[in-house]
Amino acid sequence: MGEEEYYPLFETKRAKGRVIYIIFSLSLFVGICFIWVYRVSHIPREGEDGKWAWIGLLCAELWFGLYWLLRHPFRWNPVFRKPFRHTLSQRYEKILPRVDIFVCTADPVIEPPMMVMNTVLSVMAYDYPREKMSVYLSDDAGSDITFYAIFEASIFATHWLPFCKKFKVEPTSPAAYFKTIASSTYPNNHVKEFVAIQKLYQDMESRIENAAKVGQVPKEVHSKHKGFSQWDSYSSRRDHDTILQILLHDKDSSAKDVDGHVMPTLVYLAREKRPQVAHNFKAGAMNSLVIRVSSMISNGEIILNVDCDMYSNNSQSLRDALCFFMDEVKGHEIAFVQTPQCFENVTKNDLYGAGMRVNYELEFHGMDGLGGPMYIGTGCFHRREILCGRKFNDQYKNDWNGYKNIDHMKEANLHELEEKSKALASCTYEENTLWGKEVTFSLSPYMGLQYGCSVEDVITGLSIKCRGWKSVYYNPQRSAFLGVALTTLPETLIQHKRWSEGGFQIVLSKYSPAWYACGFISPGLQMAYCYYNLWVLLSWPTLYYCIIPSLYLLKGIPLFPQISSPWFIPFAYVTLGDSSYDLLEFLWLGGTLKGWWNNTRMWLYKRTTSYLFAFVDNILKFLGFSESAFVISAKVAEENVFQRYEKEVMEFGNSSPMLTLLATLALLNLFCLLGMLLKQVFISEGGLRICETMTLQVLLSGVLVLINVPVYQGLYLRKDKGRLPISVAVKSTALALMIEMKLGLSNFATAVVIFSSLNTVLGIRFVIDRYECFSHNVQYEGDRVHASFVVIKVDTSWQYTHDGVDLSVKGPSGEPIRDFHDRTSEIFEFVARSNGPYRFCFTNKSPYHETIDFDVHSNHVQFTDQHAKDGEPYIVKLEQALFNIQYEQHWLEAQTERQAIVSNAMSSRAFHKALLESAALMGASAIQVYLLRRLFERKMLAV
Ligand SMILES: O=c1ccn([C@@H]2O[C@H](COP(=O)(O)OP(=O)(O)O[C@H]3O[C@H](CO)[C@@H](O)[C@H](O)[C@H]3O)[C@@H](O)[C@H]2O)c(=O)[nH]1
Ligand SMILES: [Mn+2]
Repeated sequence: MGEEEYYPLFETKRAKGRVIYIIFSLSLFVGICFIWVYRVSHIPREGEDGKWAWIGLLCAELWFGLYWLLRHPFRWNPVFRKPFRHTLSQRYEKILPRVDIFVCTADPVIEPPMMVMNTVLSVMAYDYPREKMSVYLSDDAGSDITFYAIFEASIFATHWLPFCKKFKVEPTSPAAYFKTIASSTYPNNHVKEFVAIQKLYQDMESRIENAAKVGQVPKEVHSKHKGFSQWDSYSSRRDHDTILQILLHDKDSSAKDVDGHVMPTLVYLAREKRPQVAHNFKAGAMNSLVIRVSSMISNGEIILNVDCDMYSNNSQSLRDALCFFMDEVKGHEIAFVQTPQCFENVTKNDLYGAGMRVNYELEFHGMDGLGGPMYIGTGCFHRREILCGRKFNDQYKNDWNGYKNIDHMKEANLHELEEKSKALASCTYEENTLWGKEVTFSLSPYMGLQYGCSVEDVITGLSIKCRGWKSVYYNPQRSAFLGVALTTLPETLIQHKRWSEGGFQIVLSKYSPAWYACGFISPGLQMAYCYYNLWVLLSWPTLYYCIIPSLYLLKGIPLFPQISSPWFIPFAYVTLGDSSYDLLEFLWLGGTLKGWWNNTRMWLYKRTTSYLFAFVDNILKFLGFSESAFVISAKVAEENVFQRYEKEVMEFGNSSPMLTLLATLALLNLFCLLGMLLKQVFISEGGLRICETMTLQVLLSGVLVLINVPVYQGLYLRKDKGRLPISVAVKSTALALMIEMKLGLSNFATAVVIFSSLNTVLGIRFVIDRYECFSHNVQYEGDRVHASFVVIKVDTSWQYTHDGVDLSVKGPSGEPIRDFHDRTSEIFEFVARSNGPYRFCFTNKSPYHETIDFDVHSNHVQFTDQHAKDGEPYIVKLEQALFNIQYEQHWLEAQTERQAIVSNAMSSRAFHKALLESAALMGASAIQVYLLRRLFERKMLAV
C-alpha cells in the first residue's frame, strides 16, 4: 500500500494580500524619492534664509526613508504556526523530553515574592509528566524572604498541582485563577475543594506578605528548613556565597503531592556574588546557575525561560512548543520557540503602547517567515545544547529516545548533589572560559547567553541564528504567558532606553546584524534585525523634525512646498498614505483608534527621550565613562498610581531629565504654533494666508501640539500626584521660552508677543533683541500696502536713550522697497508691484531690548474695482475709510503711549492692568470689525 502517510506535528500558513502591500509600498517609495529630489533641488541659495535648516531636513528625510525601507521584510512573508499536540501525544507520550524551567527574579521589593511564586506555581502545574519537569528559581537578590516564599510555595504546590489536574484549572497561577473565578461563575461542581484551596492560598499569601512587610522571616520558620542556615554568612545582596537548595526532588521520598504522586523538581538558587566581580545581570544568572547548575541536577533537553512576572496562562503550551522541536521533518533545525510577551494589565487603549501590538501580531510573524523571530528573554523554549553553543549541521537529529545521562545523579544523595552544583555557581567559575563571550563558530559547548549587552536575549538569539539554526514564533489564541506591563511613563521610557541601548550595542558590536550576519541569515532577516536595533539613530532626526519646522514656522520661513506647488503632492501622499496605512494596520490587528493615537504618542516620546538618552549612554560607554547597568522594571505600583493607570491618565512621576526634555519640546511647539497664529491674525489681516505658504509646517506643529495634550494637562491643569512636578514645569517653560528667544538669536521672532493695547485689531507688539522679520502676503498685484511702527519702550529703566531702529522692506523676489534708519516711529505706504510675501525686517542697534508696535495692512484695489463695477463703490470706500481710520488711530495711540512711557516708568501693576485692558479692547474691536464686515457683506448681497 505504499508508504504510511506522514502527519507533521505542526503546520505553517502564509498570510495573504502581500501583492497589494507591495504595490502600495512601491507607490509610497516613489513619493519618498520625490521628497528627496525636492529637498536636493530646492536647497536655499547662499545668504537665503533656512539653508542649514533645509539641509538638516534633507538628512532627516533621507534617514526616515531608508529606515522605512527596513520595515518591509516583516510584511513580505508573515507565517502563522499551528502545532498538533494530540499527534505529539500519540506518537511520543512515552519519550517526552525533560524540561528545565527557569524563573529569574532580582529584587524582592519591586518583584514581590508572591508574584514570583505565582509564576513558579503556574509553571509547575503544566500538563506534563512531573518527573520530567524541573523548576529553578534564580534569585539575584539572594533574599531570604524569597526563599521563605518558595519554601511555603513548595508546600502549597502539593495541594495546588493535584487540584489543577483534577479540575483542569486554567490559568494555573493561583492568583490569576482566583481572579477569573471571582469575575465569572463560581465553580459549583467543586465548591468545597475550591474554598479549601483558596483558604490555603490566602493563608500562605498573608504569611509571605507579612514577612515581606516586616522585612524578616519569622524566627520559628528557620527551624523548619535547613536552607535558612545558608544566610548565616550572608552580608549583602552583592556579597554572599552561593545559596542553593533543592526543595523538591524525586530522591526525597517526602516530595509527593497530597495524592501521593511525584512532584516536579524545585530548586532555589542565588549564585555567589562579590562586589569586585561583574555578575552580568540576567545573562550571568542564566548561565551560571541555570544552565550549569541545572545540567548537574536535571539536565533537561529543553529549557524554558520566563521572567518572574510572566506566569503560564496556558497549561498546554509546553506540549505545543515540543511539537515544533519534535517534528520529524523540520524539527531538527529549530533552536528555539519564542512566544510573544503578553500582558495581563494592559488597558483598552494601551496608554503606553506596552502591548506592542504591531510587533507581536505582525512583525514577529514576518520574522518567522524569514528564518525566525528574535529571542526576547521570556516565554522562550530552547534546546539546551544549542543555547550552550552547538553549531548546526544537516546530519543533526535529536535522539528523543535516549536520556542524556546524568549518572552522577544516580548515586549521589541530595546533599552531595547540592554541594557539587554549588561549585558551578561560584563567581570565579567563569574566569578564563568562553562563558558569555563567544558568538563565533567555536564549537565550545560552554557559551550560553552573551555578556556585555543590555539585551542579552537578542544578541544571544542572533548568535544562535548565525550558527545556522532557525527559530519559530508561536502566538497561540490563548496567550502562553501573561506578564505585568509597566504602568508609568518614566518606567516605560527607561525600559525602552535599556532596549534601544542594547540594540545599538549589537549593531556596533563585532557581531552586528548589518555585516557579521551577512551570509548566515537571510538579507530580509538582517534588515529586520537592523530595524529593531537601530532605534537609537531615530532620536536625532525625530528631534530635528519636532523642533526646527516649528521654529521656522514662527519665523515665517517655509521649509516645505506651498500647497499650490506640485511638490506638495508627494509630501501629502507620503504623510497621509503612511499614517493611514499605520492606522489601518493597527485597527486590523485588533487595536482601537485611541490606542493607535496613544501608540503614536509613545512612538514620539520614545524617540525623543529614551533613544536619545540611550545614544548618549552608548557614547559614554564607548568612551569608558559609564558602566553597564540593568534597571529592573517595577512590577507593582502604589494604589493611586494604579487607579490612574486604569483610567488611562498619564503618570509622570518624579522629576527627571527625560520629563524635562519631553515637556520642553511640547511647550516649544505650543508656543511656536500660538505665536504664529497671533502673528497671522494681527499682522496680515487674514489667518488663511499661512495655510497656503506653510500648510505642512502648520499641520506638523498642530499634530505635535495635539499629541502633547497630556503633557500640557500634566504641566498646568492636573492636581493629582501623577502630574508633572512643578520643578519640571518651571524648567521646561523657561527652557522653551529661552530657546525661542535665543536659539534663533538674530532674526528670530520673540515669544513674548504682546498684542496691541490699542483700540484696533491691527498691529502686533513685540520685543526686539537684534533683528526681527515679519512677512506680509500681498494677494493681488497693485494692492496698496500701509505700514507703520512705533518704538514704544526701551528695556532700560534708568534713562531715556537713543532708541531708533532700522527697517528695511523687501518685495517677494528680494527687491528693496523702502529703507528707514534710526527711526522711533514711521508711517508709510507703497503700491505692491507684484503679489507674494513682502518682508519687513527691523534691526535694533542699541544694546537694549526694545518693544515695537508694528502694523501692516494692504488694500485690495482690484477688489475695489470689482465692486465699483458692481455699482457698489460707496460701501467699499466706506470699508476702506474705516480701515484707514483705525489704522491711523492705532499709530497715533501707539505714539501717545510711547510718550507716556518715556516720561514715567511703568510699574508692573500698571503694566498688567494695561495688558488686561488691551485684551478686553482687542476682543471688543475684533467683534466690531467682524460685525461691520458682515454688515457690508449682507448689504452687498442684498443689493
Ligand atoms: O540582574 C538582574 C536583572 C534582571 N533580572 C531578571 O530579568 C528579568 C527581566 O527584567 P525586567 O526588569 O522585567 O526587564 P524587562 O525589560 O521587562 O525584560 C525584557 O528585556 C530584558 C532585556 O533588556 C530581558 O532580559 C527580559 O527577559 C525581557 O523580558 C526579570 O525577571 C528580572 O528579575 C535578573 O535576574 N538579574
Ligand atoms: Mn519585565
